[in-house]
Amino acid sequence: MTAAAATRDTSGTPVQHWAAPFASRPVNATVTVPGSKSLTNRYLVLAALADGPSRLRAPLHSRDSALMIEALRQLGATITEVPGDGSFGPDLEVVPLAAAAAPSAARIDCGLAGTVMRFVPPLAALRNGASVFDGDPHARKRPMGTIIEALKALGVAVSAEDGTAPSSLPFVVEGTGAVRGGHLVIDASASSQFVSALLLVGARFDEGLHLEHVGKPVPSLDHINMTVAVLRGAGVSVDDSVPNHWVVAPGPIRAFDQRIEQDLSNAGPFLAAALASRGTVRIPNWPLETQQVGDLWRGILARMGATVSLADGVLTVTGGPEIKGGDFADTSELAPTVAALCALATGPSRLSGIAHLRGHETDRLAALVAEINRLGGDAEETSDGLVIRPARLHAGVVHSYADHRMATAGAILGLAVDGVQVEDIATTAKTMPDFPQLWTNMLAQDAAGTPGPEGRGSGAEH
Ligand SMILES: O=C(O)C1=C[C@@H](OP(=O)(O)O)[C@@H](O)[C@H](O)C1
Ligand SMILES: C=C(OP(=O)(O)O)C(=O)O
Repeated sequence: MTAAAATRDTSGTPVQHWAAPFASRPVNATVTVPGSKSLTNRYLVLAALADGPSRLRAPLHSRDSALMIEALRQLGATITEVPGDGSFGPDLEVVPLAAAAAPSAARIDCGLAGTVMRFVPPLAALRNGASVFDGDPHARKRPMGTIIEALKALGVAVSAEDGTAPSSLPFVVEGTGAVRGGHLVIDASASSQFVSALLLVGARFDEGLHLEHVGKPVPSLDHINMTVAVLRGAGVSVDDSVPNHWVVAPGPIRAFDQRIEQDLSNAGPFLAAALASRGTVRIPNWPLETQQVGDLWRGILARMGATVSLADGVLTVTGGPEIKGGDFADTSELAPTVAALCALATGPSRLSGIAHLRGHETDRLAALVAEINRLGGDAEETSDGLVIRPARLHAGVVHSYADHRMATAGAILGLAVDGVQVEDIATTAKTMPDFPQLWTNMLAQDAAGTPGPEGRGSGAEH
């Protein structure tokens, strides 16, 4: 990692900056990224509830997956690393949690992982005993009320350690070993993870679960479809034929041996590098059928002016002479990467359907506006997204707010704008600990040495 100057955070601790590499010529690289966070953490939860030992092949190894592994161990699952053939670390063997669980209180560190703070509390309800949940300082600000109220409606006691009624982390779940289940109405408009969390355990409720959403639209529907698909793959019957209703039949969750797809959302910054440098990036093993939201890159990047092809399992993206702006709806966790490209575009862009990003690792709408404008850009918040207009960008520090996707957005801007530094690049370890090395390797692959276009550094010039 290339270190640059440091600033201090609010507590006075020095924070190292990473000098984002500038692409002095078009990138020409083949990149493979680690396993999907969303798939790894779903399969870990299912394995912990399954009817026998399971194996995850080529899973993600990152802060979010490590937090999930430790949480499930706390609840009584046995998870062992075993040699595998993935390039990013060992496979995982999971022996499910025993019904008569550990007598002592489990302490669950959620870090800043939405999948841990939302998926694990319903599982703790199936354990006998108390489980104490907490996380990073910002985790206490992320929406949790829906899960807490859902558990209470299911008859599970949830309290704060001081006895008051919590609406966010920290809190204690008092499991009794069984949950009756049945019809449950929630408002999941703040996060699709509320739906996924309850569906993942629903088959283990005595009567299964009929989950109904009432309220503004549920965001990130692709992630719910992913949950339904992994459940069905494990033999669970899920009826999602009526919008906003999901019916999970009670029954066993079948143990499995599952290869984890690479993380297509995390492929995004690398594909974006093709557009930001007017080069080419190839991603092998792109799944032909997938529930990952990152599969949307193919359409999004084509609309931004790239040439996109998928042949023999290799996704190839070549940047055009300019990055085109446009209207991008419901981009979910892809939004920070899309926004970075929009800040380099020649035309205006509107991102909509992402109001709930205010409850992500940071308030991503505010953070993106602040950081794009800090580099001289022209971004503005709307009620449910962003408007980004072309502007000439200049060097500066991009703050990352402990948000992996803000850090990678800074890296994308740095490819096109000389002199960008990213604060706390290590925060990418949430889902991609190897990010700085993968990024450097991508740039080093440009062995052809094709001269780059003159005058990058201004979005208006793209
Ligand atoms: O279930 C999941 O794995 C996820 C669901 C989405 O959450 P939201 O619905 O809160 O956006 C997504 O943004 C997050 O990165 C991962
Ligand atoms: C929103 C995200 O993460 P989390 O799973 O913590 O919600 C994300 O990875 O973009």
